[in-house]
Amino acid sequence: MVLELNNISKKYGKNQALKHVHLSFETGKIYGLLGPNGSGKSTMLKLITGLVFPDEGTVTLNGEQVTRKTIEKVAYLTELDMFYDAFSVGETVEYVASQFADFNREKASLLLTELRLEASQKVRSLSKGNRGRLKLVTTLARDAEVILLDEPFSGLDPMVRDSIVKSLLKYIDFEHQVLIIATHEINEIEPLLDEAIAIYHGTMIGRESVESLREEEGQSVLQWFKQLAIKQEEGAQ
Ligand SMILES: Nc1ncnc2c1ncn2[C@@H]1O[C@H](COP(=O)(O)OP(=O)(O)OP(=O)(O)O)[C@@H](O)[C@H]1O
Repeated sequence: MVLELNNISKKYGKNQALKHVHLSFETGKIYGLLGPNGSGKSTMLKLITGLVFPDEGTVTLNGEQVTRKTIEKVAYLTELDMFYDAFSVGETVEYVASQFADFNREKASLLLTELRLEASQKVRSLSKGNRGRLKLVTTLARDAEVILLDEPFSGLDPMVRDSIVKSLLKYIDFEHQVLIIATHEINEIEPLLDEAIAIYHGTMIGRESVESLREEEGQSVLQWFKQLAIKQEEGAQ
């Protein structure tokens, strides 16, 4: 699997969300799209799903330009959740399974157990943390080549974060899948990442292997990001 963003620009009205972004992703890695609020991370994920189209440039998955149908091949955890309150957890899983040919019910059942969710619980009675877990179950249970997570930790306590990190590593099949996580919580995500991609005011300002940052530069991802952002600000003056 090769996913490429070629010279992508995207505006919402006068608001330039992304400017000339070139990026590529390959199977078997965990990428972090890192940047402050409003830097363009969610827009990038939406472009990959084909839910949003670029004004300039192309997004290709295995050499083919993405379309609205690409969402069938991409598992996407959004910041919002679209669950029906009247459904139970089990009904929610069944509903998502009916929507996607690549949904793996066996994986979903293992994930429910791992994340301590009961099939009979009503969605309306779930805590915020458990709603977050359910979103993760319905996303990770898909055997999709591309898995996109938008702020998967937002609003969740450290215990929930830990269980999420564990299930990410256990249930992603790195022979066939790539994981792209967009977040502004750089420290929380650092231990998971193979590659860090720094996004700032709609441009990619850096990309680095997390291992080489640590071992060669002795830097945390957050330190690296801050230095890049400062350089960017100085350049703009
Ligand atoms: N539907 C929209 N209409 C107008 N402007 C938008 C829309 N979606 C995003 N934007 C703007 O585009 C820019 C990038 O937003 P985006 O949501 O991609 O950033 P982000 O890095 O994901 O931020 P956050 O972490 O807050 O979600 C922001 O200035 C935002 O206000």
